Amino acid sequence: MTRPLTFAIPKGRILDEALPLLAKAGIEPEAEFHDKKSRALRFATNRPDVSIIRVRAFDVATFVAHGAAQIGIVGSDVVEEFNYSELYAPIDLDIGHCRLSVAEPAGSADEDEAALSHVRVATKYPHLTRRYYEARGLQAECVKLNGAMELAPSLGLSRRIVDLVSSGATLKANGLVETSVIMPVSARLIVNRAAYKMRSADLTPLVEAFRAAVEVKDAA
Ligand SMILES: Nc1ncnc2c1ncn2[C@@H]1O[C@H](COP(=O)(O)OP(=O)(O)OP(=O)(O)O)[C@@H](O)[C@H]1O
Ligand SMILES: O=P(O)(O)OC[C@H]1O[C@H](OP(=O)(O)OP(=O)(O)O)[C@H](O)[C@@H]1O
Repeated sequence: MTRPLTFAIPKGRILDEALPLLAKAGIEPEAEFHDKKSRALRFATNRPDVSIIRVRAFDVATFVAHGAAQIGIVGSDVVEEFNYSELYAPIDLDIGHCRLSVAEPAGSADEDEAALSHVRVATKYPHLTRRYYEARGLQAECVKLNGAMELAPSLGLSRRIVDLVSSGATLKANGLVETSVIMPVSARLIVNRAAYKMRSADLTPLVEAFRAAVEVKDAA
């Protein structure tokens, strides 16, 4: 038998929505996967040819881009931030909907950006942030954070943040307002391009199973 396929899924908030899709595509992780106390990171599934690894959202893209995992599920925010040429993202899974936005303290959002040459921004997304501001003729100096970006303005780290927004509750609770939307975000199925060519007989039916699972969900 060829080596099993390794499927990378994020342990954060996409996971709950991803599991029903995985099941519709015919993949069910072993019981230990659901045991919160388990320290295992790799799990068997009902399919002997597929195992699952559970890693941080940004690391899903890295594992798949390097071919350590052949297939995965990750937000389009992560796909775009890394922009790995080795990643093929054939399917929008229609889960994990949110947006990547700029936010500032309420009441200070009327500063004229046209008068500035450079902005300081706290973010987990320095590449997308720089790209967004460059397109507006501004240089962005990014302070990289891995979470809790919303604290940065009140503590004087940066006036602006670029972060994910869904309900807006986190911004509101921290006295911030959304000033621009950089991009809408949803979760994608990602495949390593080289693996997709070399192991097409294994990967193509799996990709098509996800396409069908999303179509069934959309029709419901
Ligand atoms: N508020 C949200 N609503 C919907 N989807 C979101 C929201 N926040 C994040 N996501 C999606 O879920 C993915 C993982 O986000 P999550 O916040 O679970 O990860 P994290 O905890 O920041 O990552 P890590 O595991 O590295 O700590 C994001 O990349 C994005 O695509
Ligand atoms: O607009 P809202 O509905 O409030 O959602 C936005 C929040 O969700 C995400 O964080 P998450 O809760 O996943 O935690 P994190 O800080 O660990 O990324 C994001 O980073 C925001 O902080």
